[in-house]
Amino acid sequence: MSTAHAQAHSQSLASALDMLKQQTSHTGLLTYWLNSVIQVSKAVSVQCFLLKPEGTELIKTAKANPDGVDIETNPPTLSDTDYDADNALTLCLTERKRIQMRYSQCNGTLRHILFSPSERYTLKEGSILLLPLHTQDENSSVIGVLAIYQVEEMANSDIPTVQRLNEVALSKILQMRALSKAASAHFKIQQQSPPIPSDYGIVGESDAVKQVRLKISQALHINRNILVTGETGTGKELVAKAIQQSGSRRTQAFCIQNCASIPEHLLESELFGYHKGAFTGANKDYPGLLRAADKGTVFLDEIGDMPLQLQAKLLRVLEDKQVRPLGSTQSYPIDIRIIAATHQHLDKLINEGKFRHDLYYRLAQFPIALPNLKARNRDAVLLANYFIHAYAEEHQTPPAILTEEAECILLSYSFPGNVRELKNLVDRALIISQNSGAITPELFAYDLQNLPASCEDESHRTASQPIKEGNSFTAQVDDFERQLLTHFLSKYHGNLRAVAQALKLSKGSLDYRMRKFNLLAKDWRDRV
Ligand SMILES: Nc1ncnc2c1ncn2[C@@H]1O[C@H](COP(=O)(O)OP(=O)(O)OP(=O)(O)O)[C@@H](O)[C@H]1O
Repeated sequence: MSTAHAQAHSQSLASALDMLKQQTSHTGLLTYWLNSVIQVSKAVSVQCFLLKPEGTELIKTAKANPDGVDIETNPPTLSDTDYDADNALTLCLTERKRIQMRYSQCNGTLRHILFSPSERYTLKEGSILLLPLHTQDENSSVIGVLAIYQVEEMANSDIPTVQRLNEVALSKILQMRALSKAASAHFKIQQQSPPIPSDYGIVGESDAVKQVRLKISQALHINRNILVTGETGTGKELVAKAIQQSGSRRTQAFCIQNCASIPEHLLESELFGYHKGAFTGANKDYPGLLRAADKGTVFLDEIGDMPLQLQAKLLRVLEDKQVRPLGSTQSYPIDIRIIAATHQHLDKLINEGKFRHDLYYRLAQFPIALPNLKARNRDAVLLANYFIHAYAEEHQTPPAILTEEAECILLSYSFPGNVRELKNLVDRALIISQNSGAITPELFAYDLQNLPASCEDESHRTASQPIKEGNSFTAQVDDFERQLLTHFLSKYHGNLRAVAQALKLSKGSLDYRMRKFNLLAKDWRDRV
């Protein structure tokens, strides 16, 4: 872009932003915003979807084309299934991800959501860009999606301009919402909620864990019951909490009940409540957990242990959407989402007549199966380092280093207790190590120490250098030295103290070599 052109461009952007800031009505704001986006992007169509202030329903608020902006007077609300069926909108909304694809790549559901039938006919090819709408404030969640359809892809240099327009428009929308009494209450709640981490606090880079994270993002904005299955310690409760904390019911009640830990009659009164006088000791009305969670979520852990009689009662509640406390003649309507979890194989329990298959289908509307740690043992090292860092943060000490031998043992062990066992193992080793700075196999329990320390993970071996005949001795040694440094920088995430210790180098000697190869520790620190 020439200097004169760049100046004209930034002047017109500045005046567009000014104009946006001056808008005082919702209609004026949407019109000016979408028009400006059309001008910058040369789009054929731009569609704006906003979540209701309660964060539960996504609404197509306005659409624009080069001839003008159309504010939806009777805005269609996208049902859960509409925008869940296609990952693109859900992903953009829940993970703050910019998504770009060819029109021909989007499935029928997304086409139907984004465009009316007549438009669909003309939009045969082109590019669709979905931009999440959120302010720069880390505490704010995404409040909508802007979908931009073009015949040609938008120039990369124009995307920041569109994002700047979005930011200003969004802050105006938030301002207008905050002015309305009902919305202001909601935003107070939102500002108090912690930021949503993009990995939902679920550590792991194996395909199986990535799949779990994807499932969580799909589950967030659908109003379906969820069944989380997996062996003990695989993170079922962690997943349930992630869905609750990031999903559309996050500002509502979250009640947890373990179905295995209490006797049947107590579980019954705890869940369904009771009327005063229903049994000896029932001195006053008790609403029960299901009613207490109205509009929110109930997490039923160890659902496989729920007695059959209570299963029947729970099924009735889910079907009728109302609950009748023990000893009461009155039923109370409830709107709850159930997240159930179990380490048991429910299909086996169904075959044995110990679990109702009709309840199973009600609960498993959206199943999430968690992998055991053995099936993804490369994550063990990642998780161990995660727990080491968490421990260091909690105790305000530098993070310890996991020696290569200790890593190999983690990679060889089968972890019947899964992530919980790994966490306990690491915590115990850290305590015994008394801040020595390193975790070695001797700090593990005796039966682990004696495991063959064979590293199955190829990425943890230092590959032997191919010998290139013709290259000078110095060049080949330099190559190897550089490779060695980058291997350990990557392994210890740029922690120079750890790298120096692992290579038995003095700090000065490591500094010298880093400079020699132009290596910067910070380039590895962000990759944790
Ligand atoms: N992928 C993960 N990333 C980080 N921490 C994890 C992960 N999976 C599990 N954990 C941690 O492991 C411990 C056990 O997890 P959790 O209690 O959720 O397992 P669970 O499957 O519900 O176990 P149980 O069936 O025995 O009740 C918790 O401290 C949890 O935070």
